[in-house]
Amino acid sequence: MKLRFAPSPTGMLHVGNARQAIANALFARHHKAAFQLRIDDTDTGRSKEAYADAICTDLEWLGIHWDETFRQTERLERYALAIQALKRTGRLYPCFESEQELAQKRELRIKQRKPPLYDRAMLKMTPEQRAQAEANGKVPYWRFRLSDGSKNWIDAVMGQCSVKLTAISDPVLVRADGTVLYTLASVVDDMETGITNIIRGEDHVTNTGVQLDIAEALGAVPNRFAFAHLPLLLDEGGGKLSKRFDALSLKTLRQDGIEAKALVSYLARLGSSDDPEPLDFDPLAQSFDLSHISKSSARFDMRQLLAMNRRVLASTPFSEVQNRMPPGTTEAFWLAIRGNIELFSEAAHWWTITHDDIVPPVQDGEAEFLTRAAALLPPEPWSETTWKDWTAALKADSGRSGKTLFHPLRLALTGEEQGPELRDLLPMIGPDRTRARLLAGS
Ligand SMILES: Nc1ncnc2c1ncn2[C@@H]1O[C@H](COP(=O)(O)OP(=O)(O)OP(=O)(O)O)[C@@H](O)[C@H]1O
Repeated sequence: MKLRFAPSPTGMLHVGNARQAIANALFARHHKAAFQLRIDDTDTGRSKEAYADAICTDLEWLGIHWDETFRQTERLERYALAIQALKRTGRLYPCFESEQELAQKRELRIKQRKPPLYDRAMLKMTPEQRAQAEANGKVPYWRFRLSDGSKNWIDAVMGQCSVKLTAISDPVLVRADGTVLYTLASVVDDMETGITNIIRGEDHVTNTGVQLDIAEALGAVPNRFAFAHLPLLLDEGGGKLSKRFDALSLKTLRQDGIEAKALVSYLARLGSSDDPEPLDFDPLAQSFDLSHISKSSARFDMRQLLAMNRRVLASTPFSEVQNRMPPGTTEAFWLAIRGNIELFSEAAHWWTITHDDIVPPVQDGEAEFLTRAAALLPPEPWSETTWKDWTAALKADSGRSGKTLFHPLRLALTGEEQGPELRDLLPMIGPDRTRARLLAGS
């Protein structure tokens, strides 16, 4: 069994692309199958080396590893052989119509209330007419003559699928400059590199019908591939994601501080019947099941991703974050704050609060209470029981309880309305800073 993820290096990977990469990688891990990363760079006008490198960086960040990788431009001679074979059998035929001529034909067919399909006029050309066109300096591009009938398959997500080939124009597989189109290159690669399962976006369903026809024309046995087409991911407004607009790119999310584990956990179960849970790759792979994925499109929701990020951070051990923490950070500090942060970058903020100088806000009407609080601070050494002892004494002294007791203390000690347990923070802030903040805020 072998799977592949095959992005085109025409922009930065977005969360929709990532959904496919993750589904492929989890399925491969679940079935102990090989996993290939193929860079579909036959569109040399739009493909860029920097994007291909960025794809590898993004996948590595997600924790996706591949057993083999190549670029389609490395296999041009293999596509040339397939082109020859299809020409020999008459499935590829030369065409000479210009874009303008094709547009006119389309318009005419629409006026005649016929579907705007290519009319195969060039199939009827005689060898003499062809020779004449070439003598006139015209260079042909090549279309694939689709079979009559339909291509059917049982899709692991979409169920029974059928693509009526007679409702599709014969696709161009070779441009006039001799370059091959993705539609053919992809089939040749899938056949020759032993791909068995193709998981990709729903945008490829029609392609699949065409590609099955091409594969069979190249000698593939029917049902050579098992397919799963996952619905497209939409943005929060229900719009389409595109690499071209750099929308919701993995790079941006990474720069914004999203944890790779949170993104993988979120995308692995988004639009499925399984509840999202912060899990490592292996447990996610174990439970991954294509039949749990819904046929309807799913919406990416930043709030849900942030909630997942929070859950991931709350369960991350110190050893996994130590090298990203401010110098000198302790495990006790991480354990105190990890359940209260949405993004890792907030750790530095809490480190400043607990180990550096801050200026707490002045609290109107609280001067007397905060001065008493400073006077009642327990003697050193401080421990995790200090908070309890101190606030019990302060409660008895002031007659306050609940929010009126705790809120002014939190604001004075941290400058924040909310945050980690003060019981844990207090020993880290220490007696000197605590006293100074209480008196500064009074
Ligand atoms: N919004 C989306 N949701 C889910 N999968 C998507 C989405 N957009 C693309 N894909 C899938 O991502 C994989 C990589 O495709 P590809 O590199 O062609 O991306 P693309 O975003 O469609 O590119 P482009 O915007 O350049 O056309 C394919 O399986 C494709 O079906």
